[in-house]
Amino acid sequence: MWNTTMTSTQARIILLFSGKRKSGKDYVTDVIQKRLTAEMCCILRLSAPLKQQYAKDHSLDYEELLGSGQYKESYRADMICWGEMKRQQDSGFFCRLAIKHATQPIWIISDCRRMSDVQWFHEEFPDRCICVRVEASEQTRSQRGWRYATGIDDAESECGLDEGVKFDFIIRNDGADDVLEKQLEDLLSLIKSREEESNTLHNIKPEK
Ligand SMILES: Nc1ncnc2c1ncn2[C@@H]1O[C@H](COP(=O)(O)OP(=O)(O)O)[C@@H](O)[C@H]1O
Ligand SMILES: C[C@@](O)(CCOP(=O)(O)OP(=O)(O)O)CC(=O)O
Repeated sequence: MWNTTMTSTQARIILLFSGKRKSGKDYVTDVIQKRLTAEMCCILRLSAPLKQQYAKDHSLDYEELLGSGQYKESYRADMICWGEMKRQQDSGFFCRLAIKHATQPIWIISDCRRMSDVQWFHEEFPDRCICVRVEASEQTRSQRGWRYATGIDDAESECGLDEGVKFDFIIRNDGADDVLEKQLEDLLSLIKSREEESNTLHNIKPEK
C-alpha cells in the first residue's frame, strides 16, 4: 500500500495532532500508527524533550514524568511555565529536538498545544502538514479521568489552538467504536492521497 523506497530520511507527511486532555490523542495516534506500521510511521511528542530536560535540570525522574500518574500532574504547572520560558527564547526548541532522530516517512506529532508549534512545522515543512484535532465531550473526558484544573485547563497549554487554526481533519472521539472507525478510515485515505501526491512530486526528475 505504501511506498517504502525512501530517498531521504525527511518526512513526507506530518500529522499535527492536538486536543484537550483526555480527548484521546494517545489512543487515536496509537491506532493510526498500528495501521500505518511502525516502519512507516513514528509518534513524536513535543513534551518528551521538554520532560527530559526539565527532569535533568530539576533532578527529577524522567520516566515518572512520562507516565500518566500523579507524579506528572504535580509538576505539570511548573513544567508548563518552564517550557514557555524556553519557547520564548526559541519557539522551535522542542520541535527540533522531538524530530531529531525520526527516520520514518510519516510523522505523528501527538501533542501540539501552541500556535508556535503549528507555525514552526508549517514553516519548516510547507505542504507536508496535516492538522488533526481530536475532540471529546467534557462528559467523556471526565469518564476518562479528567478533572478541570484552574491554571491548566484555562491556559495556553490547553487552549492555545482553540481558535485560529484551520484543521484539515477533526476526529470526534466520544467512544462509539464504529463512529471512530469510519473517521480513521477517512483520515487514512487522506494520508494515502497526500502520500501519493508527495511521491509524484519527489519523483519528478529535473529537466536537463
Ligand atoms: N475511543 C476510545 N475507546 C476506548 N478508550 C479510549 C478511547 N479514547 C480514549 N480512550 C481512553 O481514555 C483515556 C485517555 O485517552 P488518552 O489517549 O490518554 O488521552 P489524551 O492523550 O488526549 O490525554 C485512556 O485510558 C484511553 O485508553
Ligand atoms: C508540560 C507539558 O508538556 C506536559 C504535557 O504532558 P503530556 O504530554 O503527558 O500531557 P497530557 O497528555 O495532557 O497528560 C505541557 C505543556 O504545556 O507543554
